[in-house]
Amino acid sequence: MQCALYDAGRCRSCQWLARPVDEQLAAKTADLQQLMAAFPVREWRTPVSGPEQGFRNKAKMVVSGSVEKPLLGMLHRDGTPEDLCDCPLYPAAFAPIFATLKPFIARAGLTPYSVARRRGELKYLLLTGSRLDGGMMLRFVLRSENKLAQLRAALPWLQAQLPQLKVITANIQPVHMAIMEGETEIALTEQQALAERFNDVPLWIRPRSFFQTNPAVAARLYATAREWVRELPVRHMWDLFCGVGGFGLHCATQEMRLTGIEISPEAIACAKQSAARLGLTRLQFQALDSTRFATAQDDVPDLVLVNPPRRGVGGALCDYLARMAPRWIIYSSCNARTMAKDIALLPGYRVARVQLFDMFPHTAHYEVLTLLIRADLAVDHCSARRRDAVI
Ligand SMILES: C[S@@+](CC[C@H](N)C(=O)[O-])C[C@H]1O[C@@H](n2cnc3c(N)ncnc32)[C@H](O)[C@@H]1O
Ligand code: SF4
Repeated sequence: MQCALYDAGRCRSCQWLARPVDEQLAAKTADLQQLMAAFPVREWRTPVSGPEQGFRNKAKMVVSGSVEKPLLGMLHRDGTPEDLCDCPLYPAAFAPIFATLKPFIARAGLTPYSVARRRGELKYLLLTGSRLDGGMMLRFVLRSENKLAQLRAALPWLQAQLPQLKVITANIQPVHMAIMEGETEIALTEQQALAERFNDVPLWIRPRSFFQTNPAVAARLYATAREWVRELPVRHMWDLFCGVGGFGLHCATQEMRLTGIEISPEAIACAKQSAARLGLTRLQFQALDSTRFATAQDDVPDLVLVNPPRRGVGGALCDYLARMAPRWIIYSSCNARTMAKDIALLPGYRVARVQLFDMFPHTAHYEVLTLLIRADLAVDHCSARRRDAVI
């Protein structure tokens, strides 16, 4: 992929940009194989990749420069601003939004925040797009509520220019640190969740909920998890670290009991909205810590799906899973290092299947989906496979 900003040395966020994508994929596969070397893998599935460019549904723009001439992008280590509106990772639909936001910042008098001088109001612009209908969510991250009235007064102009902005909010982040978001989110539109759809599953995106940033590959990831679950006699499953419910909502059937657990109440609100839309009544979602939830249960489901943040599942939850021994575990990870550490804490399981999803092209990162089978069943499955080729 060509990126003029990379070529000019103005942005090097994509460390692997100079390598062809097939070479990137080979290097990621080799990394994953090396991390999984301690565990015999019964089946390596072909890696899944998506488009090379225009694949990101989210832009996190640092606002700098002046109110008349704002820059949207990032700050270099020495504090120099860089405008990244032409970053080729964003879909074409983002360009008119950035182009309209620049004069809007002047109209609304939203002075960009200066890190060096600790002055100004507008810190970040966070834009998320939906593939469903081109709708978008825009969040203004402000230092305080001082300019909120000005922002509200100027907003009708922006909405007239950009009717695709369905959800608009102000997030208040008073702390002088690199933290992107504060605790207070103020809705500026009636609509507060952005509608998305992956495969045939309705999903919702709210301001303070995690949502996958590469929709093409994430849709394949969820569909693959669904295929794997549907091949097994699963009547009861958990979706831990469920976010807005992508995995659980794909895997659930009318008959299956499914509990989704996630720490963010906003994400849980999205997941519940989707479940209601699908008419799935045996599905429940709760805003809780995954380890706390799991370790308080005596009853273990047939299958536990986990999709933790980069730090992994951790010792306490692995110990619980090792002790309670569900028949199957599906582990979706954006950090194969921590996943391998967690698998080492599950000696009673065999690795049945591994598949790499190239969710973060042009970087060393990738997503991986792993199916673990309890060792006693893995033996049964092996003999069954010889008999009738099941799994
Ligand atoms: C990698 S994201 C996956 C989200 C979701 N499975 C998806 O596909 O979008 C990890 C999620 O774990 C949540 N999380 C972080 N710590 C948690 C905890 N202790 N208990 C439950 N969820 C947690 C985050 O809010 C985030 O939504
Ligand atoms: S993040 Fe965008 S601008 Fe920066 S190197 Fe990657 S493609 Fe280029």
